[in-house]
Amino acid sequence: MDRPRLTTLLTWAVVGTYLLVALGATAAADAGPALAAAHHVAAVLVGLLLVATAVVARRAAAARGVRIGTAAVVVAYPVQAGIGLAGRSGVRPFGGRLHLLGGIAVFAVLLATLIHRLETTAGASVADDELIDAESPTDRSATASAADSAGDALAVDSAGDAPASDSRSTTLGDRLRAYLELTKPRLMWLLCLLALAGMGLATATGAALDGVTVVATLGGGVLAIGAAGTFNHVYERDRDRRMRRTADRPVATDRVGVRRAVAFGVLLVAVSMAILLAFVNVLATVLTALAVVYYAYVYTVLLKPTTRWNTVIGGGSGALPALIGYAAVTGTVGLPAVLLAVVVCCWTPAHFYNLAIAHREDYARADYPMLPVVAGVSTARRRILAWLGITLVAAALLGTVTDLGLLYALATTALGAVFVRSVVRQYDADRRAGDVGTDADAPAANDARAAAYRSFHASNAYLGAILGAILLETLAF
Ligand code: HEM
Ligand SMILES: CC(C)=CCC/C(C)=C/CC/C(C)=C/COP(=O)(O)OP(=O)(O)O
Repeated sequence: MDRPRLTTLLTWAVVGTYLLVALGATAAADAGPALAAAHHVAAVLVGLLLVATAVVARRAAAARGVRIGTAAVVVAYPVQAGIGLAGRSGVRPFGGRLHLLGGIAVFAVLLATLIHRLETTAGASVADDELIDAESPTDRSATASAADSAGDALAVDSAGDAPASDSRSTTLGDRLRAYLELTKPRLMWLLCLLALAGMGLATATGAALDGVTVVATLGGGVLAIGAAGTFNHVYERDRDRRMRRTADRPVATDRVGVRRAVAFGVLLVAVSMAILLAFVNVLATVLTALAVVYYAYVYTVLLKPTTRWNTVIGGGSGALPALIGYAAVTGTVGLPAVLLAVVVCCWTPAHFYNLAIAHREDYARADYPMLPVVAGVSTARRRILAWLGITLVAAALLGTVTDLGLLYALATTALGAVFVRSVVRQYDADRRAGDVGTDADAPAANDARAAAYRSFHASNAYLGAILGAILLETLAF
């Protein structure tokens, strides 16, 4: 089923409006004539796109909310443009922020209209009917039947133990690989890039960035992430055994014993703290220790098994590297670092909910109250776009408190567009599948899962791109 033309128009209207917000927040304010002209040309083009979208919505007799949303922005747009033009001639109410806030409001209305459009054309997911309420005590038979109905290959016996297998690693290489796997190396590149971006933002204070600080902060950070990941593996080993995605993990399969894993994690923390204290500073060390506790205990033990808000609140653990990097350079925590951390906190649900959709049966089997399990796939999909919209606004606002300019504005807009489009295409896949997020091997379910994974990777590409742009703008230009 082709995506309706109106949905495509709405998607580009969201992207075009966000481009204006991002340009306005980072460059248009004190832009030279060329950039100001670019902002105005873009404003005219986006205005025409909004009119076209409203006309198509009306002619297509789209849902009432879509017609109202598209008409509202057409009415508000000339007012928004007028405020902008007044600003160019020196009339700048609210310190010139009114124009930025107006742009954000138009973007928010368009995004809400897009979500409404997708929801009214995608329809509720069939899978929503089989809600598994994992927030209340779920009896094992219910989740086991969820596993069976998903045609799950992974049979768990009544004690929940993994299938018997001689999984103890034999060679030294196997054992080293098992310990490396405990540290969750695949997460590291983005978390280190986040810490580097925090360092880059810190240089705006005039503080110098030296090689020892960079190497020691990243080295200590990598060890700390490894420790936190190890403790997470240890605590989650029983549930990991019940999930296809994690059943083969080192502690879950006894390739690494619990005691050895704990000792390994403690060693990593100790060396991390020693490096940070010796070569960086106390604040960076304390923040790193906090991040370990936040992930390994607050998220892993307190939040993840108990509440649907685990990802939203737990996201703070992954945002802390922004503060750590900034503190490593300045010995303080500045507003730019806090705002960057807010961007990552908002980004995390948009990052993870796709994975949770793709593996919802897995999470139900492990009694994790992930959002798609307890509230349904449709709710999770809506929240992905909503959290993505909030992330994009927060990313634009970061431009108002820093010297970030055109490269950053284009990065957040271009990769933001890729991310938004991946979620829209996920709706298409869900509509074709007529069901979403199951672990069953039906081809249509596989397509929906593949679409969810594409959106998941788009989330990493988005964050990687804006962090890279921050680094280039703060350190290279
Ligand atoms: C509560 C917060 C978060 C949750 C629940 C979450 C969840 C996940 C999960 C389940 C995976 C797949 C891991 C695997 O199967 O090996 C993953 C992968 C990943 N996460 Fe997150 N994540 C969170 C925060 C973050 C943060 C803050 C970052 C970086 C700033 C991040 C970066 C990544 C990266 C780079 C990958 C690897 C993607 C790949 O395999 O290519 N995550 N995340
Ligand atoms: C400096 C420092 C220590 C920072 C900590 C940053 C950090 C490791 C964040 C983790 C992000 C996260 C919650 C990953 C998923 O865990 P999960 O248990 O949901 O994933 P899983 O299901 O694959 O185990």
